[in-house]
Amino acid sequence: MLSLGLNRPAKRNALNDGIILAIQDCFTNLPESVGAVVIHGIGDHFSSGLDLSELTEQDATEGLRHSQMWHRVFDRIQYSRVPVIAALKGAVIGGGLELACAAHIRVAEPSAYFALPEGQRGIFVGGGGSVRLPRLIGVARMTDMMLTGRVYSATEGAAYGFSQYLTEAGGALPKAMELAERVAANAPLTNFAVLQALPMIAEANPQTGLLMESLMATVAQSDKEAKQRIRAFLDRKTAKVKPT
Ligand SMILES: COc1cc(/C=C/C(=O)SCCNC(=O)CCNC(=O)[C@H](O)C(C)(C)COP(=O)(O)OP(=O)(O)OC[C@H]2O[C@@H](n3cnc4c(N)ncnc43)[C@H](O)[C@@H]2OP(=O)(O)O)ccc1O
Repeated sequence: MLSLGLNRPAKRNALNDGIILAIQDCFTNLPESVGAVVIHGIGDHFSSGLDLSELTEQDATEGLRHSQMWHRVFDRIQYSRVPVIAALKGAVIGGGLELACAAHIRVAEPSAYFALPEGQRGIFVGGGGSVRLPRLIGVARMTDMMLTGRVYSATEGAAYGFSQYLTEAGGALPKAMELAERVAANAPLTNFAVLQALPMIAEANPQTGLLMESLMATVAQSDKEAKQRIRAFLDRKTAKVKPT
């Protein structure tokens, strides 16, 4: 498992090109031995979003390139070979929220708060937020966040389907690490199906989706590893499913 810490606490982990390129580098050169990645913020916050000082000199052409560069990097996260878990605390704002959207699992602690102050800054989201966030919380809530600048609490984030886990204070990173260990222990083909096929199946028309599901299921269950894991359960060598 690999832990990736956003490390600019003096600027509340504002995302400058250096951080974005470091994320890209991490996902481009992910060692084969890594089975999951945890992204978190060093200090009291996850991220305060785009480093606003980078916008002051940008013209439209540079802005377009910049936004598309973020799209490529955040796509690397979403379409990563391994599950990516975001551990959220403090500010999860603007581009920081968009970064968290690209992860597969979000774990928040009570200090986490979510906002899109782009409206107040006179800009629009540019890191894939308008595609990913409505799929998590719905267009109506994102519209409210952008128009009114409303700040959602950690509790609201969990209630509205943004964070799948809400922990006690200080618990987001430990919980994210625990989950990373668990997901890294899955068969690689199961993780492949969940990360690559499931999002496409969910967006496909039902007939296409069902066909894709059958094909993916057949590939996974035909694999040697699935046979071994199923045999181990039938021989009572692995744990039963237990409520947590
Ligand atoms: C790629 O293409 C794109 C991308 C985007 C993305 C857009 C966005 O992300 S919009 C959101 C931008 N972020 C904000 O508006 C948040 C601004 N920050 C705050 O409100 C506060 O700093 C805080 C996060 C709530 C924390 O408050 P506090 O703990 O009191 O700390 P401060 O004293 O305010 O700040 C300390 C220090 O950090 C600097 N800083 C904080 N956030 C940022 C930031 N986002 N950018 C730059 N610098 C930041 C702050 O200035 C202080 O610096 P000092 O030097 O004074 O110490 C859209 C479109 C595209 O095409």
